[in-house]
Amino acid sequence: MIVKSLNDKGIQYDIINVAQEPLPFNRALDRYNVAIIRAISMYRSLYSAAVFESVGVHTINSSEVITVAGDKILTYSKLFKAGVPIPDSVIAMSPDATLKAYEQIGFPLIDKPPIGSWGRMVSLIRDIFEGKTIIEHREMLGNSALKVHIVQEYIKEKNRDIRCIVMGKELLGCYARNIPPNEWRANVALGGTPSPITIDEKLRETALKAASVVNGEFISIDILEHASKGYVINELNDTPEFKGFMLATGINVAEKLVDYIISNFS
Ligand SMILES: Nc1ncnc2c1ncn2[C@@H]1O[C@H](COP(=O)(O)OP(=O)(O)OP(=O)(O)O)[C@@H](O)[C@H]1O
Repeated sequence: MIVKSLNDKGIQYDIINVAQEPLPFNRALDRYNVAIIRAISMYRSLYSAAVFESVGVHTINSSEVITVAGDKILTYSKLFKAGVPIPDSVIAMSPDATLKAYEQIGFPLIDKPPIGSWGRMVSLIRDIFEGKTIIEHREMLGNSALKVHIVQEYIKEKNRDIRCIVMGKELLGCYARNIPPNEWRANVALGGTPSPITIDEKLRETALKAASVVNGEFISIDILEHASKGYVINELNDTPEFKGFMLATGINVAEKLVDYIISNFS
């Protein structure tokens, strides 16, 4: 869709598939004005942005944004410092610490690693037996970040979560992702269905603040609704997917992105 919008507006571009093509540290890369970073893997995104930035190409998003938004603990640290509400969370870096974190948060609770997407490894844990199983499984994984546990309150007031997209300083829109039957997560990849919502002032303010705290330029904000705290930020995504967003809002995100780039960087 981004390619179609670039074609429609007569913008010159190259597509570089970093899963196939190497990226050189080479001044010739500075022939580009902007690099739109769309790799799904966090490390491919991060390092692609860094290489383009080394020759002064503007990257959307920047490596700084990807570093923070790609890691839920770094994201929560920035948001918490800025006073943006997040779920009550405890970070545990060993099996023993995780058992203590479970006690502090209380069951049922959510345990998720700091990195990952599409709901993978995000676990709803109802008791200590399930908790011990999750701890054991995570200890078997090779990546040390996956052995770190974000233990947090289970927020289940509404059967949905909210996703907003911010571009530049503007809130493009928000929609709800409804949790499908036999699931407790709302990811579209897991069968979550998009529907339109009305954006109130508090939602607008929370989404824009969260984006600005991490300097997100084109970023999606995943929001849960808490009984007493209202809107809380679940996570930020530096490579927004926008199929569900477009279905629910009718806003052509790819076209908006290309217009944004034309008006700011050409
Ligand atoms: N604390 C929580 N309380 C209730 N539901 C939660 C909580 N944390 C996560 N979820 C549910 O699980 C889904 C996946 O969690 P999360 O967004 O943290 O993982 P992810 O793998 O980064 O997903 P994404 O692909 O959306 O980036 C959320 O969209 C939400 O529906």
